Amino acid sequence: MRAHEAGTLHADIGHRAPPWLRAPRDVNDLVTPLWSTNSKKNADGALEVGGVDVRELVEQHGSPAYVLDEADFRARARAFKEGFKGFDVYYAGKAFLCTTIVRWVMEEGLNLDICSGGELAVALRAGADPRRLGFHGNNKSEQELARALDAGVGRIIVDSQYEISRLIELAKERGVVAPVMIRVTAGVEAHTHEYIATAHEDQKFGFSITSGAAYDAVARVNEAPELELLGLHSHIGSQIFDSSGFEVAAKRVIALHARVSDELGVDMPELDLGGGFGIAYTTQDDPSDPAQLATEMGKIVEHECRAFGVDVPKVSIEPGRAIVGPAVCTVYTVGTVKEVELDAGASRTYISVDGGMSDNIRTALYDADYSCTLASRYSAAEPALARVVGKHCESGDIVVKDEFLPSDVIPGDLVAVPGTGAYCRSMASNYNHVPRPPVIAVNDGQLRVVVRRETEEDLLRLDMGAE
Ligand SMILES: Cc1ncc(COP(=O)(O)O)c(C=O)c1O
Ligand SMILES: N[C@@H](CCCC[NH3+])C(=O)O
Repeated sequence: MRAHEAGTLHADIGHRAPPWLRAPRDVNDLVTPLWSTNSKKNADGALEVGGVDVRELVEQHGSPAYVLDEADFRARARAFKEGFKGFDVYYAGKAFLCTTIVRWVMEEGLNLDICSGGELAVALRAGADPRRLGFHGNNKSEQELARALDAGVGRIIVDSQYEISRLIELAKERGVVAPVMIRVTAGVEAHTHEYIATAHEDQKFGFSITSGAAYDAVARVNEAPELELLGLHSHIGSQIFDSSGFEVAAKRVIALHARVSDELGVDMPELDLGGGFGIAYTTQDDPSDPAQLATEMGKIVEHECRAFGVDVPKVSIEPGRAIVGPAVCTVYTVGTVKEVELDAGASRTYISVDGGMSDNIRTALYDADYSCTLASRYSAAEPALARVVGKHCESGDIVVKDEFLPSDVIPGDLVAVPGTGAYCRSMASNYNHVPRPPVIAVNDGQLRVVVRRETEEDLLRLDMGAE
């Protein structure tokens, strides 16, 4: 995937672009691997997703808007379900959750990973079978744990000794047995941004395998009659391409699994290797498909279990980003275009859109790269290197750091950013009292608002001094 190949760098400011970013042959073309399957440019050069012209979508519902390609989401969910045959697949709701998504996930035969009382509420409101829910979190409150037990959640992934104590008490009070997995840290340095890596030792999640804390937690859960020990859980981080991290983690986790079998005489029936599978935000990212991942992970698990002489447990995974990320693009309206002079006679075009870090914090938070396209028309203008920025009072309010857009972009044009399905709406904020955009599902030429746009009234409703 090197779609921006060929062509030359923009003469004036090319040296400021990342070295891999090249002017495209035709700036109107979509770099298809970055877009949902049912995205294309139509005869006018406008972006169409799921048979819906984004110009019409914006006319009806305004901008910014998250456009969710239903068929693409379902196909990715199915690809994980089918690729990972014999595994259980939990969609990680933290990537993006609403009742419609819960229903799609359940219809496609996946389970659901939740990590707060709020996500539990969404799942239950959507009518999810509680037994198909896995409940994560390093600091679940007593209330959250009680709700999970009362609802009959299928697995609670415990993360601390305090939580184990809480759960024993709550289960005792209710006369139930709580199904438990133990979140472990495998001591792996995943090759991803520091803030989204979760299996190195110095961070808040899980029980360390190395220190012995994980084994102690397993032993305690095993002894408690109020708890049912399902197995170990490892999640090494997010937006990972290199399967060696998964391999090292799986080896360490299975070594612990085998030690438990050996020393405690317990064959834990399950094992969860987490999510974290990377997607393509730019041409530099080259994700594996689910079937390939499944083969690699399946081989490692089998090999390790055989080496330790233990039965292969039921393995589960928790992809979030890889299912919903590519299924969504965000459509913005351009408000201003500004040429800013840099040193040595260079300049940069700043294109301001009507959203920004409140609907996509990832660029500011993780220095994430995104790409974009002019979505409302064909342009015959030369490509020019641009930076797409938001409307917030923050100079780091950048949506797309560097992209080639036509040099004639003007206010009123629409710009669309692909790959915004994961951790954009779910991490959206009301910074500067900007209402959060809607999520609009498109399919077969039809559109349906699945999360409506927030209004100023919504925001003022929480303000106790407002009339
Ligand atoms: C425990 C757990 N499972 C699954 C996920 C989903 O990760 P991703 O969206 O990268 O697949 C996360 C987030 O990183 C997580 O913390
Ligand atoms: N929120 C992060 C991923 C971390 C997910 C949860 N452990 C992102 O946008 O990439």
